[in-house]
Amino acid sequence: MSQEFDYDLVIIGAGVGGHGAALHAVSCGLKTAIIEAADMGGTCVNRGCIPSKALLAASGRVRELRDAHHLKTLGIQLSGVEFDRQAISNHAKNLVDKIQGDLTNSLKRLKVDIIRGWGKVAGIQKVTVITDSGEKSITAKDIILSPGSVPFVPPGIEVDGKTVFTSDQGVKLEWLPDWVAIIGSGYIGLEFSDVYSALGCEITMIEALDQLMPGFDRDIAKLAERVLITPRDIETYVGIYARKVIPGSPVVIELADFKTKEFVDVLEVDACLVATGRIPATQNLGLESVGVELDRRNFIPVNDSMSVLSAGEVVPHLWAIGDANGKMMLAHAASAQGIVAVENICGRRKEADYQSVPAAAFTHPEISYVGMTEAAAKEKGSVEGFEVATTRSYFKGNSKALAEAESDGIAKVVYRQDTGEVLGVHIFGMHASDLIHEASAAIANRQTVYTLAHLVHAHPTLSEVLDEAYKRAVG
Ligand SMILES: Cc1cc2nc3c(=O)[nH]c(=O)nc-3n(C[C@H](O)[C@H](O)[C@H](O)COP(=O)(O)OP(=O)(O)OC[C@H]3O[C@@H](n4cnc5c(N)ncnc54)[C@H](O)[C@@H]3O)c2cc1C
Ligand SMILES: NC(=O)c1ccc[n+]([C@@H]2O[C@H](COP(=O)([O-])OP(=O)(O)OC[C@H]3O[C@@H](n4cnc5c(N)ncnc54)[C@H](O)[C@@H]3O)[C@@H](O)[C@H]2O)c1
Repeated sequence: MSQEFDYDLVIIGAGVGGHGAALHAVSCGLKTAIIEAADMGGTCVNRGCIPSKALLAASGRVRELRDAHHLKTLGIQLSGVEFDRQAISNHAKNLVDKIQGDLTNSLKRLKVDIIRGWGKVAGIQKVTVITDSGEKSITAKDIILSPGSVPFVPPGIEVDGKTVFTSDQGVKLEWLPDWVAIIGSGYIGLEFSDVYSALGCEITMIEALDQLMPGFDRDIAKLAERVLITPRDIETYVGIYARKVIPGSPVVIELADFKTKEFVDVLEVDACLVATGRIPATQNLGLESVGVELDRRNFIPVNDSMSVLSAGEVVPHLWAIGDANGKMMLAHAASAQGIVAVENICGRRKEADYQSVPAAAFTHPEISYVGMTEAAAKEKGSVEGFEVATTRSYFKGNSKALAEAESDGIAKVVYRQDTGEVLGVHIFGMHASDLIHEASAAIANRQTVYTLAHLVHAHPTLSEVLDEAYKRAVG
């Protein structure tokens, strides 16, 4: 390290993005500090991935054990299944505490200085931190911003944190409303509908766009709706938005047509989860001190090396990763971007490859994908002059899925007709979140269905669903 600076690297925000960057920086020999104003571990550990997956694990088990028809197929009978809401909530809380402790200890063990307070850029290679004991000035050769995101609450919706709440409160599972409205059918809406429906709540799902799960590939969303929504106690409004939500008992929700803005209905429910997306936490970061303007959605503009941009030009020694740059709001994308930033800081040119970053919704069964949807691939094809082909295979033709008596599912491969290059893979079915990684590696290596169709998969495994899809593409 140059003697001129306090640190080689200072990171603002100790979420998964900042944590991933810090671990990699230490492995590259950089003297590193990380600044955190609130909870170590950020959204994912405290209010996101971790508690939500704990709730999904417990509620998924309840659903499975209460599915008498499925158990009977396997030759099993149960006389009754009870659960304790508080104990499920405690499971989530205990997991958060454990992972938060592990994450903090991993930084301490590696001698990353943890500074508690609000960090701000105060010029090139300079940061100030507002701590309990006053303001502190720090210099660093490089600065990574990883301030993350917060829930977006549309205008007209009033959140009281008890009867109308976002996922920040939802993950605490403080009560189980008899009837809960969920606004938004994206990741959070879907995962919470899985939890609430398994635990016996009646649900009304409200989606502003003209189809449920608008972010997912159409074929996958259609089948997922048939399995995850239709047979469950879930009523849906599509093309409708909640223009007013008033907390209380009951919660009053005024619905309107998303296109015409005309009044549609008033709902009176016990609770309302607002799951309408997230916005970057990028205010008061001192970016004006280095001439950086946020983009029109308040994300920090970056290039694929994670360098912060000002009017399209790289700002030296300043990097931004994770939810705050809006490239891909996923935990593993944040830490992968942290590694990219550190590699570039160390003088090794590296760029993020978003095409090969997988995503999953941890419903029962799960949804996962990597790369492009069929619609996005066709759009790219029409610009670049190539045809797109697709192939599908089904869990109902897979021996392992049949043995588990869980044969609802599909895998869809989107590829270039001319070269066979895989452009996207979409899976709905049991263990989809694990199965997707083979496809992710294939896309990272720009492999074709021709080579993939010759790989050998163990029998009988769910991975043969993908094997079958690749073979169908070439056969
Ligand atoms: C309910 C829910 C479930 C989710 N499930 C998944 C999942 O299963 N898989 C997945 O990949 N993703 C999931 N996500 C998304 C995931 O949580 C985020 O993509 C991830 O947390 C982003 O990491 P980050 O480091 O960019 O930001 P964050 O995790 O938001 O961390 C940012 C940190 O920076 C701190 N900070 C901000 N500004 C300052 C400042 N000026 N000074 C000091 N500190 C500051 C904040 O306090 C915070 O701790 C989920 C999100 C939610 C809400
Ligand atoms: N398993 C995971 O990886 C996971 C889980 C949860 C959250 N996340 C991350 O958190 C982010 C936020 O999740 P999310 O589900 O809130 O956002 P989302 O963007 O996935 O879905 C929001 C949905 O709400 C709809 N909507 C917006 N305003 C509305 C209104 N007024 N009325 C009705 N519908 C409306 C949108 O059309 C959209 O379908 C996601 O982008 C995702 O990256 C990931």
